[in-house]
Amino acid sequence: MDTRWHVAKDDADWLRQALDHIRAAEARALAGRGAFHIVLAGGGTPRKVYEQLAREPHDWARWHVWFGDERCLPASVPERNSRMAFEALLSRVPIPAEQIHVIPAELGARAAAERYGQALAGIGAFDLVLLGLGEDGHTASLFPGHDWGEALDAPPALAVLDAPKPPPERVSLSARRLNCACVVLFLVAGAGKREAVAAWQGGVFIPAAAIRPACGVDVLLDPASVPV
Ligand SMILES: O=C1O[C@H](COP(=O)(O)O)[C@@H](O)[C@H](O)[C@H]1O
Repeated sequence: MDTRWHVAKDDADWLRQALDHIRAAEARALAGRGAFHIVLAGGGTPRKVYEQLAREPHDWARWHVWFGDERCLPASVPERNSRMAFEALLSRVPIPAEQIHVIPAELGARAAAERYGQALAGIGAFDLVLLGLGEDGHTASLFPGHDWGEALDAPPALAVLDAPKPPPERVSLSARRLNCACVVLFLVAGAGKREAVAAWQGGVFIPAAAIRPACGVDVLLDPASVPV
């Protein structure tokens, strides 16, 4: 499995490279299956990517949006990953509402994970999975020392009850389900990510390293996140 590292020369280049990957994955998917199934990352890093996407013409009617993870908080709370995605992108573009699949995390982690797993039945490989990288090496809500759901029989979505980063209750796609993808792109920015990047590049089995689809992964680093 290839891990392809891309180092942007500045913020503008990071954004340009992120968008180039997304446009390419979209074009491939629309030419192939006629639909684009994208998994969105949460956290703060992807916000500017989503905002820029919303300014561009895309074939929105053929987008199907999924989430890599969600924090178990009321739907209106700013810390919800879906709330950020709506503010930056989803409320600004005409993706049909029934094609936006929010994790119903307000139901609690167990019920929401169960329900999201059912929603994913029959979807097949994602065309593009966007992921972030936490300072501790977590990705989606797969945290160090937890079960990342890599086993062949792991459920598509995991209930996380004791995340070290608030809130403790979360839902995450499992590594097995995230690995079922045509393209996986990690969006990494900020000096706070340097240690995690160094660990990953040094062969430490951090959660991000458990995402190893057959297509390999692309990791986009801004200059600040590159280990010195
Ligand atoms: O808690 C989370 O953290 C990671 C990283 O977020 P960032 O703010 O450092 O970009 C994110 O990828 C994940 O979706 C989120 O739930």
